[in-house]
Amino acid sequence: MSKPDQEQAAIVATDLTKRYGSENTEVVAMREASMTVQSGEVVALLGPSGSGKSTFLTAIGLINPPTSGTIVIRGTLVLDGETAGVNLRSFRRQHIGYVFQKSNLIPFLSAIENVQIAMQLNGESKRASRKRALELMDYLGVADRADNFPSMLSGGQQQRVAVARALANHPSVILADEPTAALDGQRGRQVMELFAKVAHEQGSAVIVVTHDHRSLDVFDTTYEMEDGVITRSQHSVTQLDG
Ligand SMILES: Nc1ncnc2c1ncn2[C@@H]1O[C@H](COP(=O)(O)OP(=O)(O)OP(=O)(O)O)[C@@H](O)[C@H]1O
Repeated sequence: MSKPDQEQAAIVATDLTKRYGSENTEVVAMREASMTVQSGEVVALLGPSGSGKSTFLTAIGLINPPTSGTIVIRGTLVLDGETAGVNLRSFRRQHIGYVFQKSNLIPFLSAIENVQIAMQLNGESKRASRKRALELMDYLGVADRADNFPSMLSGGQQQRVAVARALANHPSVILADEPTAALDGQRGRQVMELFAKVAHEQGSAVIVVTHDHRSLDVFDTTYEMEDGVITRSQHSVTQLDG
């Protein structure tokens, strides 16, 4: 499946519905949720607790398939309901970078090794992965902490390393689930600005689930989710590089 508009967009999610349980225990966590994100676009997804944001993010992250609806990434139909059009695990490794609420760095590896391992799992050599890891850490302002273990880094520095790890394999799509929840306002904003920089400079499509209304100005587009339904919000900022 490769309609021209879908080839241009990094991700096209159409009418995603997710039902958990059945009959009287059924929960509809997502109702015909749709979103198109272009390469180089950074998007915020807001919404109250339980509105379905994580369900949406894990669906397009190919972790938790929708009950129905389609997900097209870079022109490839990857999921049609629960039916996969590709090997999800390898597609995910090549095309999707994930950043979680806590950095989830491996505690017994140094910061740079945490970034390298993502590439080595994809078959990259130790030497080439070290070079790219250092470049990424430099880009994200944590190169001087390369050889420190995660426990020696601040929360903000750990999240920068996690962003470097998410970028390691040149993903088309970066998904972040409340990445600044554990940070104070200023550090949280710096991490949000970093996502915008990554989208605008590296051309990734970035979707950030957040409760933080203070940093909404860094996003190109803002969506809101309520009761499983996604709508485009009036917070939207129209210029892409403002
Ligand atoms: N595995 C599951 N089984 C049954 N119901 C689930 C499951 N996972 C999520 N839900 C339900 O689906 C709805 C949406 O949950 P989801 O975690 O996607 O919301 P959220 O917006 O990410 O919430 P939060 O902001 O609190 O993280 C909720 O009613 C939740 O209880």
